[in-house]
Amino acid sequence: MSVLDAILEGVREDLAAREIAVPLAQVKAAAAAAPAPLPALAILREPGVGVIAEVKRSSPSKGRLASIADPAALAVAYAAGGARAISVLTEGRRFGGSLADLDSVRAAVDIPVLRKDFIVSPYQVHEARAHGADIVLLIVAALPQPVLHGLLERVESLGMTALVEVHTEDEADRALNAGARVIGVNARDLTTLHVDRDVFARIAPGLPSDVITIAESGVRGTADLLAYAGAGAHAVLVGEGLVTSGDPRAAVADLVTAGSHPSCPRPSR
Ligand SMILES: O=P(O)(O)OC[C@@H](O)[C@@H](O)c1c[nH]c2ccccc12
Repeated sequence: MSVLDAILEGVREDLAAREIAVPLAQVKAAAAAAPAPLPALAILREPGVGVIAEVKRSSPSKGRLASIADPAALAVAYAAGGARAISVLTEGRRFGGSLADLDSVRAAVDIPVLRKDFIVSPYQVHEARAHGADIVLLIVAALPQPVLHGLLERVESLGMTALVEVHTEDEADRALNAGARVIGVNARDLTTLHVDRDVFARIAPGLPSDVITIAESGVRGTADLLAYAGAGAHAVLVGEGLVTSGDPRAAVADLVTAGSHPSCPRPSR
């Protein structure tokens, strides 16, 4: 079984338990009562290469990265460093995240918040909105095409923005066919966890010019950001490099400064 399949198995089990504990009608009511989502699409289009900073305790490849006792404080540090959005992992078993983390971060910052999880059901999309998410990750490799299409429509019907994650050209075609407007190219292959930073440069040039592109994973510092910028990234999504930095605010600020410097390559799209 691939790593992704093993993760999805656990996600489905946890989801089934929540569906019993909190009926969909209740989640939908909470989503309807939540403050309106922020216009993430427009925010991601702002000039300069944006930094999406991730609250990430653990990963299947590295195990525990950081304890993060106070995710709200981390998110505030990221925002103070100039992050354009905050990504919050809500998967518990492998990444040590939770919906409570999403709640804390949402309450602490006024920039877009991404629910980063393995979304397989509309229930999780309503749940994301109920917990204040503005952006929802949809992973093409985890979803049959009709499901991907349906989830993307569901995300947009709730006023949120879908970040559609791909790792291959075929997946990028599927993302476009489903109507993706924001595509994240993950350097990490979720079936093997192998990181290949060149994947972005192979896939991004083939995407239509109106698509927002995000380079995900493997950013260790400004050199990686500049390389992704040179290949056309509108933003980079960074987890490990920030949570292990010791000074998350400064680490984000370094990246943001590099991404907004006049010499930084701009996306032509
Ligand atoms: O920690 P990194 O290498 O900076 O990666 C961050 C982010 O890209 C990664 O956490 C990620 C990208 N896509 C995902 C899907 C699920 C879980 C996690 C991820």
